[in-house]
Amino acid sequence: MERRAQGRSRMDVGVPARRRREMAAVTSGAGRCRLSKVGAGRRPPPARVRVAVRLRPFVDGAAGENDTPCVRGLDSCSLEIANWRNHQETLKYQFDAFYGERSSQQDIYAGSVQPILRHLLEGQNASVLAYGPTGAGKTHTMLGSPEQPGVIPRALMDLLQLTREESAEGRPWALSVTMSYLEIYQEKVLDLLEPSSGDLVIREDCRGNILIPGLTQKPITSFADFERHFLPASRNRTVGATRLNQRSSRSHAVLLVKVDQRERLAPFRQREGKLYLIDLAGSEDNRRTGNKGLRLKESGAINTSLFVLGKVVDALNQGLPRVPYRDSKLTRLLQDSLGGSAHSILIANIAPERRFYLDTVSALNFAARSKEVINRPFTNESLQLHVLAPIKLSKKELLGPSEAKRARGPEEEETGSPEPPAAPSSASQKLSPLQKLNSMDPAMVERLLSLDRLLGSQGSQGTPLLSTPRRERMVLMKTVEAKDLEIERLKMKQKELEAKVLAQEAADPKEKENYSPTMLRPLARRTVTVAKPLKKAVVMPLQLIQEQAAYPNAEIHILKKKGRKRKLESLDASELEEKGEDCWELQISPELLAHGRQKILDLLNEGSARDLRSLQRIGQKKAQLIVGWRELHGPFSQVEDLERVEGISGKQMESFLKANILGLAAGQRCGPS
Ligand SMILES: Nc1ncnc2c1ncn2[C@@H]1O[C@H](COP(=O)(O)OP(=O)(O)OP(=O)(O)O)[C@@H](O)[C@H]1O
Repeated sequence: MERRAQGRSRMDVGVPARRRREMAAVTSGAGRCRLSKVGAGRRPPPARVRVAVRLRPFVDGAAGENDTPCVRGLDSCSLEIANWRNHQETLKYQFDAFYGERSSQQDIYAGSVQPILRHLLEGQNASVLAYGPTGAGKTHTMLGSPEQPGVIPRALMDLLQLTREESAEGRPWALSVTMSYLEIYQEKVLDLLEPSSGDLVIREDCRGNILIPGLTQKPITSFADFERHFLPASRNRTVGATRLNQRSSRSHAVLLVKVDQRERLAPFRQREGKLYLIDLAGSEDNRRTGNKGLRLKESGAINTSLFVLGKVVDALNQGLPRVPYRDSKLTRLLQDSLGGSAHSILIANIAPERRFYLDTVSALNFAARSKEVINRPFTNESLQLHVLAPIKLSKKELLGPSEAKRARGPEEEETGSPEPPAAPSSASQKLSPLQKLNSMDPAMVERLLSLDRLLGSQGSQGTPLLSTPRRERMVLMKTVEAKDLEIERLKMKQKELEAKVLAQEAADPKEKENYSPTMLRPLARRTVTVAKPLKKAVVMPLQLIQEQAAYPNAEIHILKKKGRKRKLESLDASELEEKGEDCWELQISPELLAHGRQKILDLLNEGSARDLRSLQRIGQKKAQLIVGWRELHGPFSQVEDLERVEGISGKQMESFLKANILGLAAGQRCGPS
């Protein structure tokens, strides 16, 4: 009894016994865990990530005749963009909020950011992410200028004011605010307040809170305090960007503001609310770089983290059981602030200029994926004919403005284009005509097509992506269906080939050595009889030996050969030079190889980054590159496609194949049935 009383902490005083038991249960086995989330043991329902889109104005002077916008707002939640495939339609999107080119910094802040700040004082987390191509206005939205301060200064001012009020004398809680500032560059977490710290690790405590041990935290009590730390750190980042060329647009800048609350009286509870304010890396870098070496690696990292971010948001909004937070540093960092009980807003920044068209479509699709999608068939709302033209039509075939005018009804002639009934201030201006897209660069068309393919492949997973017109969606679905059929056909063909191999082997076992079916081309080059020195065996001989012992009838034969290794035509020169050692001879049936390949292919196409890491020669980075590539290009059709992944060479692909194929084949063929 006495011991128990001694064991009671200061926090237990005055707490009813039942409550104490609950607290003990929560903290048992993890003494360092805080009590602030007592009662949060139940998994909170996933919160929907809210998505706002902000269209910036033309920035280099007034829009001239050749500078009509590609995109325009319809009302406070929706917008439309010229459809490059069909000049009679526009693509319409609906979001939680749409801010047109005349919207002010205050509109965005008051409409989408300010409402979530109060949750920080309730001990909840929040995040604001600015997404979009370089030059579309992310930094303007987040930082702004002294004349037009953006989300960050406004949020900081309000938050500091709120905490001062809440922690005034006589109020039940004492509040304190700290700030940290970091960037994620090439999957490295770098402290901008203490740049010499190097790559920091992200950890999760026993309650699911995400921590970065070693990250500088500066206490701030006033806005002047904040500026004192933030401004030099921002300059620090900019200097880095100049020196390293494009670095700033290739890193995610993350400002973390923590609000700590301590109850002044019993039961002396504590709360912590975290706010992430993030200026993401420019999304257009993904496919336009054409870079090599370091730049290629950077691009891969940005690709991966933005795709993972999209997937995380997607999973949260669809209520999927698995949210792939761990697949990138950015999402790992945001794990406790994106989804769960957190409040998150993604602000997709877009630009009106034609040269941004592709990036705008891409950003809108990303944003559309990031919200509950409203698939509203688009009927009777075609764009005036002169606005868009099919890419292949000659100028002669295009309708001129006068015909287009005639094609519009008399009502529209008056106003220029249909105006929504309840347009808010941000979109209340008359709708301007949209940009003609009649002479598009073939490279852009190619990229748009690949974007479509990407949408098609994602659509096949049951994720409706954007509120495209019905016809557009049907085309996408048909593409997906055709792809599925093609995959089925290939699978059947592969089975037929495998059966043929087996039949051939049964008929004439000698034939086996010479058989080299097309499906197995890369490995067949090495023939079915592969000699390897024991030390260099990359096919996990131990595993195979064990499996062989357990399943003597399995089709893997491991024979220890005495004497010097004989020369094999089919081996690499380096391997040919291996001499003077006892070696293992592995005799593997083509059927097994085919099975191994299929298993690898399945993993490549369906495995998460974590699954992929379970493969030999695949670490965190390669796993993410593979996932990113798959997202971008759709499923791998053969394992050799790995070579096409940025950062994986042909040699690495071959070594990966060698290292995994037999292990996987053996796992499948020799495992207990
Ligand atoms: N809503 C806006 N109103 C007026 N000017 C804007 C607006 N949005 C952006 N701009 C201007 O457009 C230019 C590009 O914007 P900004 O630098 O914010 O783009 P960004 O997306 O952050 O680009 P990066 O990825 O390169 O940092 C700047 O000159 C900025 O002042």
